[in-house]
Amino acid sequence: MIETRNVVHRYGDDGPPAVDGVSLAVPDGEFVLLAGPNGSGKSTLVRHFNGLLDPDEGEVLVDGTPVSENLVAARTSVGMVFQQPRDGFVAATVGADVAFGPENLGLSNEEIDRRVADALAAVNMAGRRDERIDALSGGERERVAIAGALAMDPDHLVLDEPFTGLDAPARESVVEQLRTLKESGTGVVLVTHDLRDAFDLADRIVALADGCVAVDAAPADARERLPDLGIRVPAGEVRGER
Ligand SMILES: Nc1ncnc2c1ncn2[C@@H]1O[C@H](COP(=O)(O)OP(=O)(O)OP(=O)(O)O)[C@@H](O)[C@H]1O
Repeated sequence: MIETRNVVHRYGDDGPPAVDGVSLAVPDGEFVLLAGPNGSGKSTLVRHFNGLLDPDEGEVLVDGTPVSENLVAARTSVGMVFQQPRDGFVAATVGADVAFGPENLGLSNEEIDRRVADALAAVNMAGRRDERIDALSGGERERVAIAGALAMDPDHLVLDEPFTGLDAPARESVVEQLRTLKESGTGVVLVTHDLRDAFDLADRIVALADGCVAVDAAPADARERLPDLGIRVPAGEVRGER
């Protein structure tokens, strides 16, 4: 469970806060779409979920423990995949990059090996450990970034705009990985300004506006209110809708 309590975050002394009093509880296994226009505070908010940013006011708890008290536990429970993962790789090859996180947990070599193999299999990259990351397509890099987070065996995976710069087949491939993750019980928080890719996977939609929660509802209920915030929703039937 990720819980934010009245979280406020300011980047400077001037202007309104980037996140302005957000209280949210995300249970294990829930698939949340976090939407909102550019600059509404989505990235800033999720960076609090595992202590990449500290709140100026309020607090963040993971499994009931304040993140500030146990950063390692928060980062083990909440995996992050960032926008444009090409900047986020730490090693030259697929296998070395995915192994980096588990190595830092001090696991045995057998366990690291098992986790790397499982994580790569989960994103359809089995057998590609020795390939160079700089030779991969954008979609493949995204999948390696997801595998790197999965190798930490997180309860929640947070992805910040993972579709940016991907073509349609790559987007579909990433959506399929997210579907598999959801089915395996991993919670997903997907940050996006365009809901069309994953609307039918969501259990819940949270939309931010000016750093505040403007909508927090099931997809069918959220659907009508999102266009007012400048958020595009997919045309047609939505799961749970009549
Ligand atoms: N490192 C930073 N320094 C100063 N201001 C920042 C910084 N990062 C974000 N901001 C500002 O905080 C506000 C919220 O930004 P944030 O990136 O969290 O929004 P977002 O909803 O994720 O936007 P986007 O969809 O464009 O990524 C914006 O006004 C942004 O300009």
